[in-house]
Amino acid sequence: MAVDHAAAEVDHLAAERAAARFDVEAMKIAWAGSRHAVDVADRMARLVASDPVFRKDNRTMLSRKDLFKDTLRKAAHAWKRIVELRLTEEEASLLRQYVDQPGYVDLHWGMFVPAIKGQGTEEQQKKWLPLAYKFQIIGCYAQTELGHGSNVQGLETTATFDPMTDEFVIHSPTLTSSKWWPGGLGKASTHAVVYARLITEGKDYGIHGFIVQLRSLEDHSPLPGVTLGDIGGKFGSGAYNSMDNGVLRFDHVRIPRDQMLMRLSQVTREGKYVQSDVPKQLLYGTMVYVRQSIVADASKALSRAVCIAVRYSAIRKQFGSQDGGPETQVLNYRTQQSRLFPLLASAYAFRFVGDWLNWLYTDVTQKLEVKDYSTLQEAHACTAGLKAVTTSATADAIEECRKLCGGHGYLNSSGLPELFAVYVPACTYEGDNVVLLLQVARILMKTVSQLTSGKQPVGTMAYMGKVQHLMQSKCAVKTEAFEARALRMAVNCAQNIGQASNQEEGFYERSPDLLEAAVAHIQLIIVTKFIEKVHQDIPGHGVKEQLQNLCNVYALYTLHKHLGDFLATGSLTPKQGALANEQLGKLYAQVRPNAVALVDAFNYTDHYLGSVLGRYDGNVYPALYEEAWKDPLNETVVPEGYHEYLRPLLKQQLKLSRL
Ligand SMILES: CCCCCCCCCCCCCC(=O)SCCNC(=O)CCNC(=O)[C@H](O)C(C)(C)COP(=O)(O)OP(=O)(O)OC[C@H]1O[C@@H](n2cnc3c(N)ncnc32)[C@H](O)[C@@H]1OP(=O)(O)O
Ligand SMILES: Cc1cc2nc3c(=O)[nH]c(=O)nc-3n(C[C@H](O)[C@H](O)[C@H](O)COP(=O)(O)OP(=O)(O)OC[C@H]3O[C@@H](n4cnc5c(N)ncnc54)[C@H](O)[C@@H]3O)c2cc1C
Repeated sequence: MAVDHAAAEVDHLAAERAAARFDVEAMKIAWAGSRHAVDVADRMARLVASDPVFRKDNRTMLSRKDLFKDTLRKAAHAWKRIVELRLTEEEASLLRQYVDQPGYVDLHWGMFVPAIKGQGTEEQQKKWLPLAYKFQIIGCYAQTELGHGSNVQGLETTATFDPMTDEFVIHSPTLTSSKWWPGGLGKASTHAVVYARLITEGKDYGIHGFIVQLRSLEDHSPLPGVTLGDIGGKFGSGAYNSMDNGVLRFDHVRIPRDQMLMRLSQVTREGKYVQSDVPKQLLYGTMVYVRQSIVADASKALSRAVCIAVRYSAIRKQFGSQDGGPETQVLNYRTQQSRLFPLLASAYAFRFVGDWLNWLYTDVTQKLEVKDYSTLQEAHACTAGLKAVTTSATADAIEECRKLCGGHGYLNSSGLPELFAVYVPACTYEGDNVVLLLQVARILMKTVSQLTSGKQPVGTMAYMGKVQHLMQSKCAVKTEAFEARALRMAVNCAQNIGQASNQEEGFYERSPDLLEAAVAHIQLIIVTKFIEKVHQDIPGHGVKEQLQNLCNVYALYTLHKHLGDFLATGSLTPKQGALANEQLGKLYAQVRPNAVALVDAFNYTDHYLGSVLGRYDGNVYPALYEEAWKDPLNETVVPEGYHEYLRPLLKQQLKLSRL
């Protein structure tokens, strides 16, 4: 008798859920942060999923033009719903997240508004923010140029003050000074915060922010002296192509003096440059804000990929049939577990470190308001380092999840190719990951150099104060080994740099080692924050135990992957390394029966997941089969081009064979 495999697979997920040893509803709260957070996210996700305008299953088949128009339509519809339903800021931001299509609104809310809030005076905020809040203007963040992105101080656009007219003249003096990349600039934005070199009284005062109108509010045409457009198609189908990343050139465009963002410094009516008493690094404040939100996004992207891969691995069976019985679920293979469960643990790890980073950011912001700048460096190091480590790990993990899903993972309908293509630029935007890690390394070297002067490091660097102990001891396999590894790698770098003829040269020569030292420091932070989380009171049957397991998986997997560092620095013995690996295998066995429930706890709708492989009901095969027929190629049985290219070829072959 023929077995209905599809029906059997559906039952399979139900059986997996029944086998879980913890309360999934309570885990949803631990993941989201509170009951309220679960409820509001759930409501917004369902609102989006049930609205046909937000459909996205056909996205990879749309042309660039149609995709962009679809993005405009979704953004307008989302705004309409936000207004109609009088959604709160929290609800509106979740609704945009679940719409899940990159577009100009991300930069408008994510960078344009924060830049004005952070760098504008109160008066400027009063003027510009209400316009932005009501979408009477659309803004973007125009910093990067064709010739310079990482090196912000190297930007070439000029803003020259003209005291005769009380205006700044914004100009792009070279091709390489063309603004290049800003999201939302290409087609949608009416305004931009433009970063340019401020020149007054013949002197160049470096990079400052200016609000510049780009397009007419009447008919959207570019204003005189402004040339702008989209920079072209990007990696992958669908994906980030919904975003109009743009190019922009200025030909002596005049703006009123009061459109310079003047919280950090001012230019007077006479053209005098006046520096406020706030650190000039606050110019980079918007980037710090976005970097911390990118860390929170890393756990979202990673958990989506892992959710797809875990559910599908429970459905998919290969080999191992005994006497005609069922084959083995691929999730039962030890290799599948050793590739997948560390990624599941990383999703939870990034979620909790993201929450902590959000707390740190809020704390720094409150301190800045009372002119306490003591934690600015800590905020920079943590946002830059965590952004780099979590985005690189997530991009690699999404690709690993694709492979974990075998051939079907390569289909667009699996959701994984598009997720990867959308996600991977996170390793580059908002600071190239290598450039950001070198920033962390600089701060580490500064901290090491201050150790001898007796200055006690604080915050996430506090462990370095235990230098005497950590440099000498053998460590047990716990946080101390991570501390010893990070400190010893940093100290080794500092010693090697110290031997160079000058510091800069030494830093340059040792930069590959410095990167690794920075990664070690950041991984220590992630492990520490996960441990702190599981030490909290976490309600719900079995929830704390599951998180403890995942925390151990994350720590031991990181240790296993970087065992070379731990051994080379003498932070662990080879025997301890081997024991850690043994332990890891045992932990995977404990994760196995809970794996499906652990991804259910992310509480994603099928709409948000966007994957036939990751469907909640596990009905994968009928969905894959159905999905294939929707491809435009299947609209006709005989393909277009048959009469032009296939038939003549086949006829010719026929004639040849008759000869
Ligand atoms: C809900 C929201 C959603 C949002 C999502 C939006 C969608 C996302 C879509 C994608 C959107 C993508 C959008 C985009 O992509 S927007 C464009 C993003 N661009 C970048 O990220 C550029 C990266 N480059 C830089 O940040 C600077 O050029 C760096 C830092 C590399 C050098 O810098 P600089 O040339 O100045 O030299 P310096 O290294 O000597 O540093 C000098 C001093 O400053 C300190 N320092 C440096 N930086 C910071 C800082 N940030 N806070 C506090 N302090 C800082 C530093 O420690 C040092 O201190 P000290 O040693 O003197 O004490
Ligand atoms: C999808 C996307 C969206 C974007 N959105 C915006 C936006 O809205 N607004 C905006 O202003 N910008 C935006 N950007 C630009 C983005 O911020 C820059 O691309 C990013 O900061 C990297 O800079 P770069 O392109 O100059 O890279 P480069 O610095 O040219 O990097 C090239 C290589 O050089 C290496 N490198 C550079 N400097 C060093 C160094 N000091 N030491 C060692 N190695 C180094 C890098 O690691 C990298 O491997 C966006 C970019 C992308 C891809």
